[in-house]
Amino acid sequence: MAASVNFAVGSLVWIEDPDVSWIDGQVLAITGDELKVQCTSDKTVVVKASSVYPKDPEFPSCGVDDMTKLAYLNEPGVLQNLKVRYDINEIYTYTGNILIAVNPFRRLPHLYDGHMMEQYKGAAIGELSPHPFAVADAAYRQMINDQISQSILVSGESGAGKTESTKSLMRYLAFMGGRSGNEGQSVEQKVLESNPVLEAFGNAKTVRNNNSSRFGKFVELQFDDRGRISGAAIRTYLLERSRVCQVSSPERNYHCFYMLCAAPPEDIKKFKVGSARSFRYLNQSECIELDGLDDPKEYLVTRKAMDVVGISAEEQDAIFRVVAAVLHLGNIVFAKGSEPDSSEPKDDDARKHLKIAAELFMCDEKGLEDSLCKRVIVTRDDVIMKVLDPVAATINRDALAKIVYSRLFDWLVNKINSSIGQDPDSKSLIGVLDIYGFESFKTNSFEQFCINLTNEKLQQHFNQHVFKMEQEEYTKEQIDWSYIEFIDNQDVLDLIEKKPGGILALLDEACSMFPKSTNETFATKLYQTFKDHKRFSKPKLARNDFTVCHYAGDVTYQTEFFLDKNKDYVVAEHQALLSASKCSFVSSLFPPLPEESSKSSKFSSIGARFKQQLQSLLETLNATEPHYIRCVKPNNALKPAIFENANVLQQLRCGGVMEAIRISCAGYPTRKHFNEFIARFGILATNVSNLSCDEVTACKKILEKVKLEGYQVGKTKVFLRAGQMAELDARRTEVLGRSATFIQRKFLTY
Ligand SMILES: Nc1ncnc2c1ncn2[C@@H]1O[C@H](COP(=O)(O)OP(=O)(O)OP(=O)(O)O)[C@@H](O)[C@H]1O
Repeated sequence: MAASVNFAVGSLVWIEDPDVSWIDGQVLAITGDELKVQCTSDKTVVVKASSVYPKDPEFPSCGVDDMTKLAYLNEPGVLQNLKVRYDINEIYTYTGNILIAVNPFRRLPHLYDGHMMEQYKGAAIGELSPHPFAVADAAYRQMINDQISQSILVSGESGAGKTESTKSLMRYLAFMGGRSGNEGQSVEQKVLESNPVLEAFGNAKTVRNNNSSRFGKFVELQFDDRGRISGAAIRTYLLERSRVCQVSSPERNYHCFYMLCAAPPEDIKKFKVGSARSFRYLNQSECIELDGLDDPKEYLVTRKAMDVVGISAEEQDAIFRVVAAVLHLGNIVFAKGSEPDSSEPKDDDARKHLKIAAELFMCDEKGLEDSLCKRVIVTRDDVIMKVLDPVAATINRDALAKIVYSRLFDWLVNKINSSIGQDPDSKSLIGVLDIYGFESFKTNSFEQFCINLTNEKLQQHFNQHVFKMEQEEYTKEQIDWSYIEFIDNQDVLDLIEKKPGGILALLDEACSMFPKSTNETFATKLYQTFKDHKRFSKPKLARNDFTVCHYAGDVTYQTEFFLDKNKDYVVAEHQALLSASKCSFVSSLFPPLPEESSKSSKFSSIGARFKQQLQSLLETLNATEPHYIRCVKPNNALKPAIFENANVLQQLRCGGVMEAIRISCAGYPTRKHFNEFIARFGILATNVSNLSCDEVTACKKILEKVKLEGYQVGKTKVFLRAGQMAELDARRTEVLGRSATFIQRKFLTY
């Protein structure tokens, strides 16, 4: 984005700062390529002109509602604009057709009420303040007018506000596409009420967000030819399974566990639960209660929402029985058994929980114990019963808890889908994607790897779209524009998902050859295969880690659990036990396996399935007109009124906002309507502004007079290259300065 700008004494500039990213100041003197700058923070510094960005002298005090209206489209300008708007609770800003949403961390109910929805109905984008309603409205209108399916992609890091934005979008679309009158539980009501249900089972408190969705979601609203919602489908992606058995302070497990432990007494009795603190899966973390979350109330809210989405009372009971059983499973602790290397429930308490878990699952108690403590191994010639030691039995128990929970979650999604119903005749749809943003933590595992693959794919989709939009604008204005390069991340995508030979393919290979392969041999294989790949590297001191150079930065992954996490299988004993449950709900979670896959000839992996899901998502998205909402989390304290520059910048980069701006800067980022241009720069060619010629000629004359090169004049606007606006402003500052001195001198003489 950096552009060589000619600064003048008096020009306003932005200087890089280690603490707040950018600080502003004014040029005091120029020596060669060095500028002496008086910063607003009072210090004076000398900096290289090439490291400095120009600052708009006429920046409006309340900012601009669209970044493309910024006179100087550069990083500090973008940041300043978001910040001044955030300070006055203007949390939404456009960048062309991208909506940036900065999380206010405070309720702003007036922004989302019915009156507001009425206002946005049919208003052209840009007419009212930026808002998710405006995006939803634009999508809806486009769908109706052009009969083209639409999608709204909401992204951002955890806690940035994706789910909240998605809910606003859904409410607005339900408002536009809803049916008048009461026809029982309408499609849109079911869609809206699916939120609390999915949140109860798929959301949890994390360090980053008190109500973090631990799965990705794509909601497809289908519309009939009169623009009314006629069906809907929800697709979910990769629920975080490990949380069921493993949480640490200050995080929590999935909300539903705590709700159940806070249910009314009769339900506590029915589901044989007690205090949340008595369950190992919950009390590993000290965080049980959560400020602002009323578990007893949420239990009832969830139950009610379940009614609305069409889950019967019996089904609800079965669901909570399974949730309770998972909690009891966690309390079955193992000790060494009588045989060598064997295990058994440690004491009476462990036996009690075993008994209750079996009752809740409606399965055989001895069968449950065996499925936890023993393993049948089928070899070529024999069937061997192997006992498990207490450590292996514990891992086995957790595997059971995780598979049961993830099957339960999938069941809920399927149930909601079949209850809402699909409209096979629907010609157009609006899809809303609420999916995890790019992740880079201290330790990154298989989950982060999949999440970041998702983001690479969405980034490519985004780049291609932004690029296309730019081209369309130039065509509309009849501007010559030679093709510009944009960063294509196809090479990272190939590295990860190419078949054969990509990282996921090698992982599948390693998994299917288990136990010959281990995480170590997998890592070694990666090092050998990709030693010359420019997007891949081996960190110096690490033995099993690898680094991928993603579009949003480098991420180092620990291969430690990759093989295990990639394997998508149910322990045969667990499958046999639960598919024989006397409870039809439980047995339906474990339908009998088709013949050939039970022979374990076919290996299925989480990675491969996820890749396929992503491919199908991208196919859907490619058939739609996309709209983007980029959510930004202004601070990690989750508090209102704190705007941390560096933090925000990092997210704008990861979310592709800076890339969109870069693409735009590579062309003609500054566009000014003829009249605005003349008003601002007429002074550079006084003879021209005095002339009453037409606007186009006047603009051309000004541009010729100042001898600017490389600009273009379109049908309604002047198109300037990056930095040219600042150059014109610098000249203007000079002229104004000279005029002031001139007037002063005249005045003094007089
Ligand atoms: N527009 C908003 N108005 C008020 N509060 C908001 C808004 N957006 C977000 N928040 C607050 O921030 C919290 C986090 O938002 P949200 O759950 O939508 O994040 P997310 O991006 O979906 O995170 P995750 O990826 O962890 O699910 C919300 O619980 C709410 O307290």
